Amino acid sequence: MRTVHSLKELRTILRGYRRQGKTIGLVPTMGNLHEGHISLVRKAAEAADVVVTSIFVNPMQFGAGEDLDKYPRTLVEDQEQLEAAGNTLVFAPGVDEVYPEGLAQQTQVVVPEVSDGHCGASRPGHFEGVATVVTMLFNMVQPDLAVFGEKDFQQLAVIRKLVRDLMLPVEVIGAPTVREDDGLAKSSRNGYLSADERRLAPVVYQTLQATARQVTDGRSDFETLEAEARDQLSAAGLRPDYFNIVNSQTLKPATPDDIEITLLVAAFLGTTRLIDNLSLTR
Ligand SMILES: Nc1ncnc2c1ncn2[C@@H]1O[C@H](COP(=O)(O)OP(=O)(O)OP(=O)(O)O)[C@@H](O)[C@H]1O
Ligand SMILES: CC(C)(CO)[C@@H](O)C(=O)[O-]
Ligand code: BAL
Repeated sequence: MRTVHSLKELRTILRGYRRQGKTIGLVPTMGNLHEGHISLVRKAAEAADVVVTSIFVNPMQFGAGEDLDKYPRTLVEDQEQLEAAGNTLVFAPGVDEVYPEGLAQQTQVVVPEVSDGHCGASRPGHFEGVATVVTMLFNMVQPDLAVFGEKDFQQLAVIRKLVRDLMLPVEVIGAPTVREDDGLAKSSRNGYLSADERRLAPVVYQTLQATARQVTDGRSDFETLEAEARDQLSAAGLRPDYFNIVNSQTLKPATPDDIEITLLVAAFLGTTRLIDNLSLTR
């Protein structure tokens, strides 16, 4: 497995693979890899001949006061995990390689509506940063397919929409959320949790499951259910950011007629912001 840091080197190597008729799968990440990321790499390897994993902590998607500086950078450990998972190439560019003229000069990709609300409301500019860097990664790697986790449900919806709207020739594949044994969604940010916080963290998924059961059992008073879920999180010692029951396709508030429903949650545990979601059909 090779690691390259420059776009020039990346393009040279990928040209060689394309000349051999090989298909290319991309797994975009911010590094500090865990089994969630590795499941995406394995999925990409099932569907493409060559897997490129990008590792780039993208400053454009972090807001002021967020954790850009302290976000864990663990390239050596990441390389070991990727090699074991059958990854072909790691693309780990520096900020200057991706944004040579700086962030202020960068053309941006805006995906309206689907970026509004939920994480988009709490993190203004976040999805513009994600949509921009993902579009750039697609142009840099020119993959046949790209794999993203359902853990970041709204992000996946934003990326599917931008690929449709801009007619990008990339197949977007979603992969299910990989969880710890107690239900907590695996996430690089779980590493910020103290031992006490880590013990509390599974309540996020438990609240999703308990609320989902009520929706499946026929309750359609969604605003009341959302408020009850927020109360459960608060009672457990978390600070809910949002708990929203939405139509799985539009991400707009669910109506009693909706069949495919997704529960979206973000909550702070101390200073760590955790997100999770659960989809159901009724
Ligand atoms: N538990 C998981 N299961 C499946 N996919 C995941 C999981 N966690 C992250 N991913 C996916 O991995 C890709 C890279 O995500 P990222 O590097 O931000 O990881 P992360 O652990 O979610 O980090 P963070 O804590 O910063 O959100 C995204 O497509 C994301 O949805
Ligand atoms: C898709 C992504 C790699 C873009 O920076 C990031 O948002 C992530 O890790 O989910
Ligand atoms: N996993 C989403 C990337 C972010 O939180 O910035």
